[in-house]
Amino acid sequence: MPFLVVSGPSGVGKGTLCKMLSESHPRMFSTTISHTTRSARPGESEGVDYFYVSEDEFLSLIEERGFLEHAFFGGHHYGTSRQTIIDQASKGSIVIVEIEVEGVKQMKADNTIDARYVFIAPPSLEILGSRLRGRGTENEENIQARLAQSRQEIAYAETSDAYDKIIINDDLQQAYRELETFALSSLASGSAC
Ligand SMILES: Nc1nc2c(ncn2[C@@H]2O[C@H](COP(=O)(O)OP(=O)(O)O)[C@@H](O)[C@H]2O)c(=O)[nH]1
Ligand SMILES: Nc1ncnc2c1ncn2[C@@H]1O[C@H](COP(=O)(O)OP(=O)(O)O)[C@@H](O)[C@H]1O
Repeated sequence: MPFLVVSGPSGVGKGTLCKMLSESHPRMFSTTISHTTRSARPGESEGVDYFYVSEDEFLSLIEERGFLEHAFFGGHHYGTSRQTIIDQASKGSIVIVEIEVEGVKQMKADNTIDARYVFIAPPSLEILGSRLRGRGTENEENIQARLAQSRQEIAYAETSDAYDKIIINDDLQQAYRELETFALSSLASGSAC
């Protein structure tokens, strides 16, 4: 089963772009629903945006080898369960996984995984900051921590050969076209659209 792994700084537009892709091609792409120990934001719901679990539940799932990959980000655990992959693979032939960089490294270390890796970059850190503020989901302390993390993620994307494609999300429609073209050309041969 092929995966489209989409990574990039918090607030860069990963969620927006992945939603556009799965809504434009619903039989081709489906998106995993991660587990997290962070609380739901207003407007988010259980089993749609995330499965919200306690720290103990998350650690038990790690012990049971329930995760394909998992990481600690901004004071919380996040992980892609093996079960969500099975569930989503039955809905779309290509499974989109939207994760931060430690998860990317774990997936790349497993050479049984058939995946293409895309990094979504911001036009600048200033614009990234204004998107995070505009989204209105994080307090200023969280925004600063995410921006600091972003610098490392961008440096890793630029200096490693981890990613098959880097897309700058400046104009949303342009970035979407680049993502769609890359995903269709590299993964979709023979899949239903
Ligand atoms: N490794 C990993 N990262 C995840 C997973 N789910 C979400 N993330 C990443 O965790 C980071 C924080 O996610 P979130 O709290 O939803 O903030 P947001 O990306 O700013 O909306 C983002 O970089 C997500 O891509 C997961 O299952 N595994
Ligand atoms: N190209 C863009 N131009 C302007 N705003 C954008 C663009 N892409 C995304 N956004 C906005 O930026 C914010 C963060 O996007 P989101 O998809 O939540 O990012 P991520 O999933 O990477 O954290 C949202 O309010 C979204 O509407």
